[in-house]
Amino acid sequence: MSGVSEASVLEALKTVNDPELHKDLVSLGMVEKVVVEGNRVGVKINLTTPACPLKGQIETEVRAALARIGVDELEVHFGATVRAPQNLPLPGIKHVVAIASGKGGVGKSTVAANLAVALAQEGAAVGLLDADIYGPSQAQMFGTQTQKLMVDDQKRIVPLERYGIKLITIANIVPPGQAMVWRGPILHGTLRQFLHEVAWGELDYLIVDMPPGTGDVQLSLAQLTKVSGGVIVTTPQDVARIDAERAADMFKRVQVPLLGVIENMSYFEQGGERIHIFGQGGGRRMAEAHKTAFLGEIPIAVAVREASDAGVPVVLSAPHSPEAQALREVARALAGQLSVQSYMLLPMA
Ligand SMILES: Nc1ncnc2c1ncn2[C@@H]1O[C@H](COP(=O)(O)OP(=O)(O)OP(=O)(O)O)[C@@H](O)[C@H]1O
Repeated sequence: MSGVSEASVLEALKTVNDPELHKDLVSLGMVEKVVVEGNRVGVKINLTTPACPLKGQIETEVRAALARIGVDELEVHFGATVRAPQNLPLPGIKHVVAIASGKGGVGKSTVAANLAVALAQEGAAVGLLDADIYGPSQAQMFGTQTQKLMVDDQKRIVPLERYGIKLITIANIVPPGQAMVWRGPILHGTLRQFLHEVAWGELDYLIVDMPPGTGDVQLSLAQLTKVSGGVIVTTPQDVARIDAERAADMFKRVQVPLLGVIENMSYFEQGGERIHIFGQGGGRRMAEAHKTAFLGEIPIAVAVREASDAGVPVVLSAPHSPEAQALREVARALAGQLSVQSYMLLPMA
């Protein structure tokens, strides 16, 4: 005769803490459903992000806790609801995340495109806004160069949809090759339109691919919406890192919290050996200096460049490659940071 009941399962689950939020799953409201049939139990746990980096760890601890009360067979299912802050930055949008770099060419746009797709692959609703108005590259990365943006009957711009991502880039408005020599106020107006006059619908994450450097667009973004956080993409070498420091400083000035640092082009893998072309550890050191998370390192790989040129981000074109796996891990780490941050912003019960 077993003593397993819904109440004893819930009691046991109170011994399992969310590894990031440091509170037990039951009081966090993460246990959505418990089904008990004799010694067989089914549990559904609602995570705060589909890209939860700690899913495996949570499952292991749940299994251990329930084995201790005599559960013989356990099925753990996961659902996810991205936690929203109290005041949404834009109607229907839970998080606006700015991807920035100090220097051009460090792979910021490539990383932004892959993060957007990786988050969508995990089940999140994702939009991507190419705020690099002078040098847009997302139409190229998503293969939408020949498409044109339309407006709906409420005169809102309808984003293009590609690989499950809603995409807005100036490249789908201005003909390719036409120079964009706009002054600050026009830039500001364009960004305002891209944020407030687009039929984005319901999004968990709006990823904003920022222009390189620190300038008008950074300031405008912070003025036009509440940005959940900024992410800095850098390469390990000092010149990139020094510029990246300026981008981090800019976020601080406009009161955008820094969510973490991503190191791109960290190493090249050859015959099982990692060659650190641009040095080693710069991204991690920068994260430590700013007391922010190091979200991970991405290798330099021909497949990444080829995929971007072909209009299919590498997390889709070669999902099992080490570089795609690295990008997915970075996406999970980022989602984890956002969920911790929104938890902190909730009023204490
Ligand atoms: N990890 C990587 N491995 C190989 N190639 C990469 C990697 N990351 C980016 N690249 C390539 O490097 C080039 C620059 O990347 P990208 O355009 O994303 O940089 P960026 O920082 O956004 O530049 P800019 O700010 O000037 O637009 C592209 O050709 C891209 O395909």
